Amino acid sequence: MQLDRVITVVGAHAEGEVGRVITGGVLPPRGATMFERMTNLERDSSWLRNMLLFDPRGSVNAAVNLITPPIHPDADIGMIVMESDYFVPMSGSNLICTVTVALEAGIIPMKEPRTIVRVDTPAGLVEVIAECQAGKCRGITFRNIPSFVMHRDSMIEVPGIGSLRVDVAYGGMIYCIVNSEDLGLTLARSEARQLVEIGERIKAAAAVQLPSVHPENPLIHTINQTEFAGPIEIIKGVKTSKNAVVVSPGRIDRCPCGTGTSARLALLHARGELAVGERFRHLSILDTVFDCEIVGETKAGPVPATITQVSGRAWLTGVSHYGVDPEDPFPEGYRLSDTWFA
Ligand SMILES: O=C(O)[C@H]1NCC[C@@H]1O
Repeated sequence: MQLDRVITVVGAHAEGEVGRVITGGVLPPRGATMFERMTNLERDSSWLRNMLLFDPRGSVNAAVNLITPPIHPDADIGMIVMESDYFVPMSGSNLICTVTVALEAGIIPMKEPRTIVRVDTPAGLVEVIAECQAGKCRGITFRNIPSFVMHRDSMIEVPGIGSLRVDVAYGGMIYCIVNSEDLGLTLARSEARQLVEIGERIKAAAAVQLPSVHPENPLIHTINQTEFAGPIEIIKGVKTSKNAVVVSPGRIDRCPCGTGTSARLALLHARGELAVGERFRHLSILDTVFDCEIVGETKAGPVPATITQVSGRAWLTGVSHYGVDPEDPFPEGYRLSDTWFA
């Protein structure tokens, strides 16, 4: 066997969404903050993302996570999330996968029935409670960084659609939130391709028409994703709604999207539609569930914000060693528009 750059990866999915975790073969990037480390990794190691995420080693539906030593003195680990088009400050599904792999692979010690893991992310410190039993994580709950609304009830012009009312909110990434009913969409599995096509157009229009900058970190700017929000129903006494987030370059998040959930909770709270302590169930296009609530109010700089709590679960899918044959014509992979929409 001849392979360069051998990297060990543990595969996992959180409520259906793939989140692979590097457990060997990559050194942590330099940087004085986790955000700087993320930026340095994205700038200096595009080969890593390209090799692991692009065909023929990866696929459009995967994200890869790097565990690093933390910088924050209270944190247990650091986490950098690599998605196909962006390295993102925070991701709920990737956090759930990363903590599950870190505990189940013994990278950090597991305590039963509950292990608290503080994760240093480029978006800030996130506290995680892992319910652990017989060497497995059976539930992961995280308290996200402050989430807040950036634009409310704004009208944008979208090519092929016309005027559309949207909201913009931050939950670790910046989301353009659209009522699915306004576009006649039900968020059924059969709509996945249509959602991607419309969602990418909405994101591009909103990113230009609604400038959005994080009040505490100007390097977090520009709308990343479109979130289609379904109607809210009360099911067994709990406000419940489906959503579908379009992850660039064009696929649907398979899970209910942790950062999108936090953004939506902040919006519902700002509208007076969800109180602190009130439960909310967010469903994905696959009908997998994140149980959530707003646990407190805070501020992001001068902006009123919420602390949201999100619970879900991840399952391991395998262990792989990736590498590059020195004669491989595609050492950094490739993207084709049949699956890599756009
Ligand atoms: O759970 C989340 O926050 C995300 N899932 C995939 C896209 C987002 O990073």
